[in-house]
Amino acid sequence: MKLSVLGSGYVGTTVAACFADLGHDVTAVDIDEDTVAALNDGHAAIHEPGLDDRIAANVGDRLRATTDYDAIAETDATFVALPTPSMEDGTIDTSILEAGAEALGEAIAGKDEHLVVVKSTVVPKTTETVVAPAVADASGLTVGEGLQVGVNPEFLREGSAVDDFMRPDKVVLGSETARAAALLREIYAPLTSQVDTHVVETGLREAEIIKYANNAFLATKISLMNEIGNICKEYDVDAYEVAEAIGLDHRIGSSFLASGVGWGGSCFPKDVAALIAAAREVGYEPSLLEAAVEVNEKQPRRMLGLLERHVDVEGARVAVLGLAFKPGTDDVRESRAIPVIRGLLERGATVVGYDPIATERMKRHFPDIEYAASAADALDGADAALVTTDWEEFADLDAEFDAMATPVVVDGRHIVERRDGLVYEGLTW
Ligand SMILES: NC(=O)c1ccc[n+]([C@@H]2O[C@H](COP(=O)([O-])OP(=O)(O)OC[C@H]3O[C@@H](n4cnc5c(N)ncnc54)[C@H](O)[C@@H]3O)[C@@H](O)[C@H]2O)c1
Ligand SMILES: O=c1ccn([C@@H]2O[C@H](COP(=O)(O)OP(=O)(O)O[C@H]3O[C@H](CO)[C@@H](O)[C@H](O)[C@H]3O)[C@@H](O)[C@H]2O)c(=O)[nH]1
Repeated sequence: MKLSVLGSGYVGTTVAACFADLGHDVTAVDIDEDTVAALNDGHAAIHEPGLDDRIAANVGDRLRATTDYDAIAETDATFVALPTPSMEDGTIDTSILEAGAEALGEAIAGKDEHLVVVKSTVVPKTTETVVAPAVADASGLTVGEGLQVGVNPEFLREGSAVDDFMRPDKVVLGSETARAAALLREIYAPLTSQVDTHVVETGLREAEIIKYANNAFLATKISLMNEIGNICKEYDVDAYEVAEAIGLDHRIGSSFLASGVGWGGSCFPKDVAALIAAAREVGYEPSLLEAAVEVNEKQPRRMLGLLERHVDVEGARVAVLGLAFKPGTDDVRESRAIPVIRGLLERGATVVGYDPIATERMKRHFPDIEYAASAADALDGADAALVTTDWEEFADLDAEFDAMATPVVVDGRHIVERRDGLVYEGLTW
């Protein structure tokens, strides 16, 4: 089928490249000229393992990128993967989505039929009340007739986006008409016929909220483990031993029990905030979700508190190892390193940051701190080190700690090897 994908960020680029790989003819549309040029040049503007290979294999054949919305008219369906950022009060800002939907509508005016699929994460009713009317008004098409509408939330993780898209636990297809459901099924057939996955066919609102429920559950699971971990620490118990044991209960499961400095990224903080705001909007106070956020905000402060047990932070040189919100990505959005660095600066420390790939992006947040070219350089002469991302290379650090002025390590990710001569503090162990 001929598909267009609106927005070429983490989701849009992955979706476009993977659908092309699956045999569809795909046009990626983005307003950013550099992003479009990179794609047409055979690579992504973001770092994502395996993505460049898929782009390079398909570009010029089944995949192309453009800033021209008119190209959408040549396609049968459009996946909307535009940003839905948080506003101050946690609600999602739908202005980009609305502008995109309007421009999409103008591009498909005069067509007999077009399927619009919302891939962006949106609160229940957004597709029905914001996206569909905007496309319908601009195109002159009628919702449910010429204009078919779907919601297909995305569950990929950054750092493993391609694998997650190509081997999903489930594919959620939301629609309100038999025609939209059939088109969605057809688009996903090349994937669902080759991998063992669950296809969940549901309504638009249900598909929208399934995405939030998924992320809220995972974020709350981590916060619950962090809370248990904080209690464990006070009893001198290793929370990782506890997590391993409770994870054996299949009702709990072993994943997402890694306690530490908390959850960041472009999704969990934004999506939990949006679900809280959406709940309040309909008069429900979501106290458990609020608690999950509170515990998450507590973890960086606990990390700084543990540091203060060993080092007078004012005037100290502190290495922050790991700037990305998790390993495998250069994305620093809502990285736990941000509140940690901010807290260190407030306390008068000299901060030297290190990350294998996320340094450039963190420079936009903290242009004035020092950045080291390696973990060894960051540790050299430091009075303490705080580990905020579980990059595998940190597990190999050993003699590098000997070059520290005082070998104090506060490990927020359970990644550094404890050893003699190292003053080691885990957050929850
Ligand atoms: N990042 C993830 O891991 C992830 C996973 C699942 C769902 N989501 C959701 O998917 C959506 C997109 O997220 P993302 O991380 O890919 O965003 P992103 O910020 O990485 O990318 C968005 C892209 O949209 C482009 N854009 C902005 N306005 C545009 C317009 N008017 N027309 C065309 N292009 C425009 C930007 O230039 C950018 O390339 C969000 O709703 C997000 O919550 C993200
Ligand atoms: O046991 C764990 C697992 C994760 N994290 C942290 O949680 C955050 C999010 O991690 P992860 O879920 O791996 O990354 P994302 O790429 O943000 O993916 C989440 O958010 C995406 C956007 O909505 C969804 O599509 C994915 O399914 C969902 O896992 C990171 O800061 C991790 O360090 C922990 O602290 N402990």
